[in-house]
Amino acid sequence: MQTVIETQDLKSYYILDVFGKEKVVKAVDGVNIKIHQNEIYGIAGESGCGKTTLLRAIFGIIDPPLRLIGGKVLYHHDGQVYDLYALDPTERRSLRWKFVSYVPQGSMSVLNPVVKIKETFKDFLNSHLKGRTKEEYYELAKEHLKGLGLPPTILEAYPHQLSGGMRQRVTIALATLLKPKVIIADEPTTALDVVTQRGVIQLLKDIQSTYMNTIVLVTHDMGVHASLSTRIAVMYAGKIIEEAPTSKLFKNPKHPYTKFLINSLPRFGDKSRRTSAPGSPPSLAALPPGCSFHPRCPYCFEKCKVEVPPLREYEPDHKVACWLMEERIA
Ligand SMILES: Nc1ncnc2c1ncn2[C@@H]1O[C@H](COP(=O)(O)OP(=O)(O)OP(=O)(O)O)[C@@H](O)[C@H]1O
Repeated sequence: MQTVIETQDLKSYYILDVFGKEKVVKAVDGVNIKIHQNEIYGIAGESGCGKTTLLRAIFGIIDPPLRLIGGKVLYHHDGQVYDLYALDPTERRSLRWKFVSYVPQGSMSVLNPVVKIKETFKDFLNSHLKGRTKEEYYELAKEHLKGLGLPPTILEAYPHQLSGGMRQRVTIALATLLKPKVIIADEPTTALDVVTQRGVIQLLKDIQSTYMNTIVLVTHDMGVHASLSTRIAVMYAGKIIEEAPTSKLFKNPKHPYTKFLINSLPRFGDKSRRTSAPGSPPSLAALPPGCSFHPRCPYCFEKCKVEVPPLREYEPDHKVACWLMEERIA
């Protein structure tokens, strides 16, 4: 399995000035992941656990008040390893969109509301593939949409004339224009009804199988992960607390938090009461000592309150950060 993107002890915090006092929000706090070629790598977790910040750090958009505190993001491309934050801005820009692209949350923010879709596509192509005529850019956009099974007529529409689902598909089409090796998608199905979600999920699946590329998918919706992701990393309070292939994670979740996430999903024909994790996630500006989940964990013991559990591989391809795992082995 070839790695395409890797993070090494990645730390990215929001440093805020609150009435003259520094407030540090540890949104990404020591993340080590290896994303493989040709997989859909899902990142799951409750709202506010740091998923979007992790994506932004992987894509290289760390703007104040967000800061890179430590660690590395490595891109593996064409037999070379690029240390993202050691590259100069020109080199970084040349990898962006060609090697890795980003579909941010909320399709309206990407599409210019006052111009037709074709102008947004033309401007994007013009900034990356210089020296072609307007008609050639329109033609490239048309061919790309056709290739993705989307009607080229949408190029003549303004964003507000399209449905939410179609706008989201247009945003995905835009991010894949240059056939990037990795597509990062942040909550691409959120705020869409279930039927429309299905269309967006199918488009992502088709893109992945047609171009054999990698998709990094953030969603808090475990149902979407179940139908789309091949491997899942579960995030809690800025850290990855479990990572496994999707079937393993759903069949045999090991971290108590993952168990809660999976058990809260409705199941067809099962009328028993669904339980979610008790309490609420901690503030990332005031994390509890030890394991951040310990105040909500029904299995918490003394060690959990003082020491942070490392993410360890307890079974092939199945990593967990939980002291219970050590207890079971001992
Ligand atoms: N611009 C910002 N300034 C200060 N704090 C921020 C900023 N953006 C996010 N945060 C904080 O960083 C933490 C992680 O946020 P992030 O958006 O990465 O989480 P998330 O898991 O993607 O949540 P959601 O699904 O709600 O977007 C949260 O506590 C959030 O309040």
